Amino acid sequence: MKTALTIAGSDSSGGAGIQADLKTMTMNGVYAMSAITALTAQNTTGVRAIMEVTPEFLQQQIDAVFEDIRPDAVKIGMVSSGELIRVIAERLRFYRAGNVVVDPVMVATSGSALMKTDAVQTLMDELLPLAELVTPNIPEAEILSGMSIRTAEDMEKAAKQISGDRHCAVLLKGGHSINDANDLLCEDGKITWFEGKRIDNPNTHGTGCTLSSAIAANLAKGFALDESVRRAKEYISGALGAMLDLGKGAGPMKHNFDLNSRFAEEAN
Ligand SMILES: Nc1ncnc2c1ncn2[C@@H]1O[C@H](COP(=O)(O)OP(=O)(O)O)[C@@H](O)[C@H]1O
Ligand SMILES: Cc1ncc(COP(=O)(O)O)c(N)n1
Repeated sequence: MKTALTIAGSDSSGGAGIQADLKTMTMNGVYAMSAITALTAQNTTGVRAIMEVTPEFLQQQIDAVFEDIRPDAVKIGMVSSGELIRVIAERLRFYRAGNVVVDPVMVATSGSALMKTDAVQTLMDELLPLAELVTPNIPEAEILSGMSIRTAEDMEKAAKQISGDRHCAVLLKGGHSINDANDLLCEDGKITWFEGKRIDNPNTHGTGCTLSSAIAANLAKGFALDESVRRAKEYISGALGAMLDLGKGAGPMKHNFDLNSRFAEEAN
């Protein structure tokens, strides 16, 4: 069985973070493992408290995983401080980890900050160069590129700039644009649009976590990057389209909608 590791924060309400990642990887047919960067006390209405692990303890978790069950892909989500980012980068280099997907989580759907502002530069300098793919949403891509994004042309320009500067592919997610859910992939200067039908569902807690974990699972199974993105978009559209409605705020998705395990298959 192929394997994947998520390095991210725990969401006590189970819809985002580590919990979303483990459910998504499992439903996409890989064996899922985790290294937790922080505990959050949060629910669908907001984040109440964050407790970071120490850099030493994060390293111990990553070492325990790699020394025993080597992951075929690694997804990185919420990492709140520069110190923790440096530990992850150092360990990924040490183990020559492949298929690294970085979701540069900065702000939760509920509006709470999940990354310290001074950690952004460390993320760009240390982690992005190790990544196969980085998956910013529009506000995160504005921060990573330093430009404002209003149109599809702006999205293309920002994705090319981040990809060129950091030598990794970029999937710029359009979930925050007004009418659609079109995402664009920039890989080696080539732009591909992935069109998604916008689903009228306010319950989008954990969409970014879910998409990046599904991409990592597909890379672990041997699919090419563009096919991994296509399959992940299809999976997230199914999870959103199942219209689960839990909680008082933006609720979680139905990760287990795919009862036929269509998404679990491997590449030939
Ligand atoms: N209402 C929606 N209908 C269909 N797809 C959506 C919707 N909202 C977000 N998505 C998709 O979910 C994924 C995550 O996007 P986004 O919400 O922009 O990320 P984040 O959670 O990081 O802010 C993207 O593939 C995006 O196109
Ligand atoms: C621990 C944790 N990690 C990430 C997110 C972002 O969630 P979203 O995918 O909705 O942007 C979150 N709310 N909590």
